[in-house]
Amino acid sequence: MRLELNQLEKEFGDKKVLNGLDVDIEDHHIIGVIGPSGGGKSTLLRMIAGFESISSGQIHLNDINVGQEKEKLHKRCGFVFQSHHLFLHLTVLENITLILEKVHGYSSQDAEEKAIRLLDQFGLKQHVNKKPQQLSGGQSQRVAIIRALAIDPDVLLFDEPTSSLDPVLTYDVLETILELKKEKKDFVIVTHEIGFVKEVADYIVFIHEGEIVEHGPVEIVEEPKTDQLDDFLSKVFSWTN
Ligand SMILES: Nc1ncnc2c1ncn2[C@@H]1O[C@H](COP(=O)(O)OP(=O)(O)OP(=O)(O)O)[C@@H](O)[C@H]1O
Repeated sequence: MRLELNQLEKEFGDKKVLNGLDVDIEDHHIIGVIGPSGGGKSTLLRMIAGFESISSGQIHLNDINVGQEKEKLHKRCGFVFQSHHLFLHLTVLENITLILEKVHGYSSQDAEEKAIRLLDQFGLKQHVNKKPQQLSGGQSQRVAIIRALAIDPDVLLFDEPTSSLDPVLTYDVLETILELKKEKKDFVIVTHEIGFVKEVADYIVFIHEGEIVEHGPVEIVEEPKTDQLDDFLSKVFSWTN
């Protein structure tokens, strides 16, 4: 995928949250966005997803100018957020077929076949007729991932997909995301799971206080060049080791 940010800024009222982000990442499949809480990671991802306006600057995702081509963006990108946002009144199957039929023009039979094939692939076929309330948090999040995947997106965007899950359910969701890596899907993931991001990502963007302080191939987390990344990683790993 290609992700290009040009002098990207975000302000909420008089508070500047992202300050002149500039990066041009080409020919990488999985971009991990990491950094301390409040630094602006989710805001950046929501802007890439077109859900948050751009105060100034530009975002290009592959050939899409995000600020100007929302419809194209939403047809070609899948999104998975912290909480799964499934429709509670629909079954698992309907949650997936709805978007295929309404937005992507599938017949109901084709939509159903595709949804069931994906649910089967990810070990969720037995839940097709359940409502989201009957699923665990991890299962719901995996259904949300399948829903995002069902449209055959060029790029998937994940915003802390495990943040509301306990460690066991987190493991299930991370396994599902690793499966996507094996299938050579392109995605951008914001996560606090640094051990996981080291395994899954091939490019890292480190955001600190609204700025990209370091970015580069995943190896940068082994040998940080800046005090900020070094400090961040040592704090993260002092808890996990
Ligand atoms: N809608 C909003 N209105 C006002 N301020 C906001 C809004 N959304 C985010 N912010 C502020 O923007 C800053 C960056 O928030 P953001 O959620 O992007 O950070 P983050 O790096 O993803 O943090 P975390 O890891 O804790 O999720 C924070 O100070 C937050 O309070």
